[in-house]
Amino acid sequence: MSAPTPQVEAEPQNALTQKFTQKEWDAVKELRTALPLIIEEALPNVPDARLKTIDMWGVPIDPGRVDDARVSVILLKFVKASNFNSEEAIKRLTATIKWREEFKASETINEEFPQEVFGGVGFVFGKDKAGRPITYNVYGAKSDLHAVFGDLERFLRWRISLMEKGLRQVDFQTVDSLMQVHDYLGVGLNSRDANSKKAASEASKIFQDHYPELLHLKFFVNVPSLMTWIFWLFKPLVSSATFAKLKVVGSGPTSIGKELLQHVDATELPKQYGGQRDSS
Ligand code: HEM
Repeated sequence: MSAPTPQVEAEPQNALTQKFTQKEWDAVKELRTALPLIIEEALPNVPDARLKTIDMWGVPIDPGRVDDARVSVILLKFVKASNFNSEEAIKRLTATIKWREEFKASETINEEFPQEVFGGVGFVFGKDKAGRPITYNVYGAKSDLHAVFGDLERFLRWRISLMEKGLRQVDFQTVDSLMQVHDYLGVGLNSRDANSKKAASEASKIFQDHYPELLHLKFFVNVPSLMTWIFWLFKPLVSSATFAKLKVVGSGPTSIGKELLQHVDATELPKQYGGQRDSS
């Protein structure tokens, strides 16, 4: 007699899912079961959407398959961002799939942006000690901030492209988040005009809504002392969990390095932040 077919297949595992609690597994499985309906709801104009494989941060999510542990890692992010409220998690995931389709978020990684406007303003560079990629935003790199922020749609596509490129270096097997550095060297109060303020709040909102639980830590460096109060303006715009991950550190390589070298090896950190590498 052949052996009976197991009722419940073993969940695919990786180093991250092995740390899931039972409560987390239960919530992830519930969300995964709802995936065909979630995708159908999010993509009303796509025929047979419930069978469609979608891209989330470089990972294909096939609603008909359960054998990719990376998908469980991603779904847990929506669960956690919704405080384990399953209805809320379904709403969040639906909204994110819809937004990714409308914004064409995955396509931003292949888009070209004018080098004279965005060159040096943002880059993905090196890894932290745990292997998380690091993205840098150097909003004072260009004297012409109007060119960077004047066309809001173009700025947002560029900023999302940077985030998506960073996430392509997150494997969701051993690491599931990234580190970010904002460098404000060279910005002044007059750099904060209506365009840059709108760009900052819109970008923050997109990250809050559609990139949940992906930030490990975010450092603000070279912040002019007269502008540190701006940090607090963002408190109401981001969740308290995200706000707790934001840190204003010093100015200049020695003082920045003192903090960043706790998280990043010198060989992975640009010289201007106290490391040993040339970033260009
Ligand atoms: C002209 C000056 C500034 C510009 C152009 C600017 C630009 C931006 C932009 C575009 C974002 C959106 C999120 C992102 O790109 O990752 C952002 C977020 C943020 N900025 Fe600034 N910023 C300026 C000054 C400052 C200063 C002086 C501080 C004080 C530390 C600050 C603190 C923050 C915080 C806390 C966030 C939210 C973090 C997040 O959404 O992840 N900004 N800024």
